[in-house]
Amino acid sequence: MTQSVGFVGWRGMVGSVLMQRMQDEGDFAGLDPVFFSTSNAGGPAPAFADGAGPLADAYDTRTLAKLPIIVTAQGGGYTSDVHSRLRAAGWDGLWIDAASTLRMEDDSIVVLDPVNREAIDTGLAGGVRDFIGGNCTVSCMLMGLGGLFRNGLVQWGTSMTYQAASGGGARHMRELLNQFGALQGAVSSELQNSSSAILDIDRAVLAEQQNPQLDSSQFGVPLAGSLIPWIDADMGNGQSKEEWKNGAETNKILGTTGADRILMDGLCIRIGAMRSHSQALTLKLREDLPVSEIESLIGADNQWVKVIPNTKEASMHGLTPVAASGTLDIRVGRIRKLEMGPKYISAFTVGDQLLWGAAEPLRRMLNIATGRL
Ligand SMILES: NC(=O)C1=CN([C@@H]2O[C@H](COP(=O)(O)OP(=O)(O)OC[C@H]3O[C@@H](n4cnc5c(N)ncnc54)[C@H](OP(=O)(O)O)[C@@H]3O)[C@@H](O)[C@H]2O)C=CC1
Ligand SMILES: N[C@@H](CC(=O)OP(=O)(O)O)C(=O)O
Repeated sequence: MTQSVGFVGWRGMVGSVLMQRMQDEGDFAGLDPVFFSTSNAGGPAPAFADGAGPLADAYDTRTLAKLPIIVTAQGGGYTSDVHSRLRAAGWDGLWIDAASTLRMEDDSIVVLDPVNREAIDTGLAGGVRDFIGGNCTVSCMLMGLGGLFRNGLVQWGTSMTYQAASGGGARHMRELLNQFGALQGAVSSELQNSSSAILDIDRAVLAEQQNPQLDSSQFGVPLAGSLIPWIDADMGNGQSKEEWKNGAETNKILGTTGADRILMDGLCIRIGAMRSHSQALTLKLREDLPVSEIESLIGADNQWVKVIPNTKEASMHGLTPVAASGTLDIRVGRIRKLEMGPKYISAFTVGDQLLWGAAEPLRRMLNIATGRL
């Protein structure tokens, strides 16, 4: 029997990665997809969806309400508007969403099935209807370090992030590349002359970075050759919303409350990587375990985690955004005991934030909901 599923936000950045993964995995077999648009209702369905009808209006709640499952990567504004109207009208289908809007609602589940499959199954059986993908850094961290978190070994942790431009969206990625191009252009003739003075080059690059004409309309400030030590809204207490999500979503996904709640905090930083988020963690463990056992626990947690030996060569080649991007690997390395004591360890994780950080948990949730995973 084919299952009707509505897709909203399928041509955006997260949506495109989701569509690609679904095609790669043959997920459209057995589905009767209905594609929606907020901007082009009546237009043609995507080329890969053989036989699908024209695009439906993504604000038409009557059409949406006929579907038992809606998958959306359209964004938080869309979710706030349409989800509430659908529910108010009595729609009780499954809503699978990339946006953060509904994540912390009591009646939603943040989906990351290699970590919380049991909660997802219990929720489905118990009538939960909203299944929301987690924040990208949180999902990548839990995929990488699930072997410690799920075994109750983490007392508290800090995560200092190095987040890629893609977290802001497609236009942010383009802006970063244009900025790199502008910086190179400002000194291209000097670079061709190997005896030109490096301090002159540096001065010219800085002048270009500080040039008000340099397009930084997406990030607000130049990112190329720099960084931005703040991501998402200001919580008003010195913490950014991206930093707040770490503790809030980690504990929601793990189901840890009260005395079991794990304290997680840190600083979230935007850097000039393209699509892989990295994070440097300090963890206080509940037990003094040998590093070899810690590595074994981490490596055995799921099929996507790859433990990178803590050597210079392996870290330089295997533990970078360049190595992780475009793959489902979550790479974890730099695991060692810190000087603070035998229960304090460091770790560094890197993973493609458009895959495990955004599209993959949604794709898998759809397969769980349709009984295919
Ligand atoms: N970016 C990320 O890394 C992550 C994002 N999320 C969440 O996912 C949601 C979607 O994010 P993201 O994919 O970055 O959003 P995008 O801005 O890439 O896409 C959102 C929508 O914009 C419309 N759009 C307008 N112009 C274009 C264009 N030129 N190309 C493609 N789409 C266009 C499309 O709607 P239409 O077809 O109807 O016109 C599209 O569905 C957000 O809620 C975000 O918070 C979650 C985790 C990570
Ligand atoms: N805020 C993330 C991307 C994102 O969309 O996160 P969230 O889904 O939690 O809003 C980043 O900028 O890297």
